[in-house]
Amino acid sequence: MTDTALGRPLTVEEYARLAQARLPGATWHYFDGGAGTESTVEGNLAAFRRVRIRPRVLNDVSRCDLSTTILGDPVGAPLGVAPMAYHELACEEGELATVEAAGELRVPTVVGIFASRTFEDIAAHATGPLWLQLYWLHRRDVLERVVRRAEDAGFRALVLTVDTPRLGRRLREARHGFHLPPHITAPNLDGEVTGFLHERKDGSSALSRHADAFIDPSLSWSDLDWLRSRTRLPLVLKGVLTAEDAARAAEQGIDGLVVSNHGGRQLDGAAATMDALPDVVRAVAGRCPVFLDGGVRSGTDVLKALALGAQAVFLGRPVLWGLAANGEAGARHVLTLLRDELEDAMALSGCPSLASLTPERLDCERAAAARNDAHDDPPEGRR
Ligand SMILES: Cc1cc2nc3c(=O)[nH]c(=O)nc-3n(C[C@H](O)[C@H](O)[C@H](O)COP(=O)(O)O)c2cc1C
Ligand SMILES: CC(C)CC(=O)C(=O)O
Repeated sequence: MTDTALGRPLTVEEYARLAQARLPGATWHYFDGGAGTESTVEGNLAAFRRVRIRPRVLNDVSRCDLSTTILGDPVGAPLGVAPMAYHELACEEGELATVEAAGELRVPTVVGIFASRTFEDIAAHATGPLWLQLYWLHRRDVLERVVRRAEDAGFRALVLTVDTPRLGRRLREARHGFHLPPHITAPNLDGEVTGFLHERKDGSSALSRHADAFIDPSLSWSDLDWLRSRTRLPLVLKGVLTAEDAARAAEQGIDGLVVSNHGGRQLDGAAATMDALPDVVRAVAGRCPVFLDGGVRSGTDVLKALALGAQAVFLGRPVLWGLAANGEAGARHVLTLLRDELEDAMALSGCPSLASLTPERLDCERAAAARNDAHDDPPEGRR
């Protein structure tokens, strides 16, 4: 039930409050928290707030078209679900509910390697595209096996998370001695890479001990060839924040980048994703699509990221809030709110198509720089 005393939630933020009221405290803090002082969590939100929109008028917005393609697949909106571990922490159906919700809007879901349901079950419930997120495990044989299983289950892309050689210092998780309840597991790892997850230790997060044991921090550019030689799926890197890394990834023929700071959960003090986006877009220069996640809470946030060159945005915590508030229906409503708000924002800023979302629609320093670039070097139909 999503109804509050005031009726059905009207904003994504209202879902946060519902989720907070329903979840056990430790789970809420695991979802909500970030690394260190959480300055990057707040920075992601503040960066959106700083950008103002320059609405144009008299531009026939009787129909606003949100449909596009993402990595070649047709989608209903330039949105997707970011990879997050253990959706069963939010609701009993876990990732099954998530992909059903995303399928209703025909948007992609990035399923985490630490999903709490099997890839096969998730695929059986999905109608939208599925991508698989990977952490670079010491156990390369396990990695190879999950990639094969995802391919066999019809997944459409791999997303390698590159900002997590170890977990960030998440103080809320440590304070709550966060660990998984016994019934929530990582079934895709077949009991092989699952140590520590259920062990409580005061002052320490079980997930952090798990990551220290099983994620290989030696991951380097040269390792990407190993992964690419073992899959026919496109490879996306998640967690790029600089022009230098973006250019290098594009040179190596990476199929997509997610500008992400992991929702402020990794390096406290890392740049806000909206601040990093223009540099990444410029460095990539159209060689692969650029996506963004972190702090997207409204349709106007989506519009701003698209106008600065993101091809789509991915949603993290808001989807968990929807799941926690009302399972599949809650996640579906969160995604629907964002889609509908984006459509409103497009109409009200005089943008009938996604292609009309350009830096000229924004008033901020970064957009001014992007506008100057565009004048130096005319764009070749970004979408
Ligand atoms: C509870 C939680 C679990 C997450 N688990 C993963 C994960 O397993 N792999 C990953 O690459 N990112 C993970 N992330 C990060 C998200 O993919 C995404 O980068 C971030 O949540 C986006 O920011 P937002 O929550 O402000 O939308 C997680 C985020 C949260 C909140
Ligand atoms: C299990 C964790 C490694 C998942 C994660 O990336 C996160 O909590 O941010």
